[in-house]
Amino acid sequence: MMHIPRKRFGQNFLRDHCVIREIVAAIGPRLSDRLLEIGPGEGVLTRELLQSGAHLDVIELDRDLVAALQQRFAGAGRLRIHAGDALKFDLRTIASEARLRVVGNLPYNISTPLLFRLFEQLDVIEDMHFMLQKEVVDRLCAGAGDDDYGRLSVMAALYCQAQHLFNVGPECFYPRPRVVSAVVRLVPHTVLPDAGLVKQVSAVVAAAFGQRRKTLRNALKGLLDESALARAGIDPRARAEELSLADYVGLSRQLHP
Ligand SMILES: C[S@@+](CC[C@H](N)C(=O)[O-])C[C@H]1O[C@@H](n2cnc3c(N)ncnc32)[C@H](O)[C@@H]1O
Repeated sequence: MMHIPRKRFGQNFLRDHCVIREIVAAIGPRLSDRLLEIGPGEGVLTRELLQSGAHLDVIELDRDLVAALQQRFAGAGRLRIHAGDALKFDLRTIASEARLRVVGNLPYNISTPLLFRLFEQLDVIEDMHFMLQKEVVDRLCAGAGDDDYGRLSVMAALYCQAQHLFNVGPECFYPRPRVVSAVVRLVPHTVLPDAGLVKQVSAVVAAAFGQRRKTLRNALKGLLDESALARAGIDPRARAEELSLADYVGLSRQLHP
């Protein structure tokens, strides 16, 4: 039976086989890989990924699609289908000695919380390749001074290296999304930030970008005084978008635990 796309699950299915192959080529799956696909939908990407011979886990929220996937891939021994919410999924339950390579054409309505959930589990992740709204990819890849630089850029840079790979137009999906999409590669840093540092950087970044038109002297009032800014070597007249990740880490070290 034909599946009717559900908006509440962010269902925009990939229809363009060149794009599907381009995504798989960017991932470059190897036989020894442990892949995890988030939101396999009808399984177009799943099918191509399985051809690499790698072991693949998929997690899908829509139970109708889970049933269709079970039917479509019955007998595919290297595939495990999990019915559930990727936002609640604990990657450690499927990780083995090999770290996971996470992929997906993500549901755009939950992409930011999903990215943060994955950032918390990077110790079991080798890399990630995602299709996202181009706007989100631009924010992930932006550096200090860029138009798209913001909270997400700084927090993502704290955890990993982000690389914009290519754009994908709305005509490649059914139903067509209203926005242009893009594929991004995210590679976790070898040394990951500890929970304490993440909490502190997050607090400073939220305050700084929460009032991005203000100077840091004013935006950070109540959190860090001017002498703390001076100790971190930050000009109190600067604005949030001018500071690099290293500047934010320096500032967060001035916070009292
Ligand atoms: C943009 S569609 C992509 C489907 C398929 N991979 C493709 O490219 O055609 C997103 C998929 O994620 C699923 N999904 C939505 N929310 C989810 C969640 N919280 N956890 C797991 N899957 C989810 C949707 O049901 C849908 O199948």
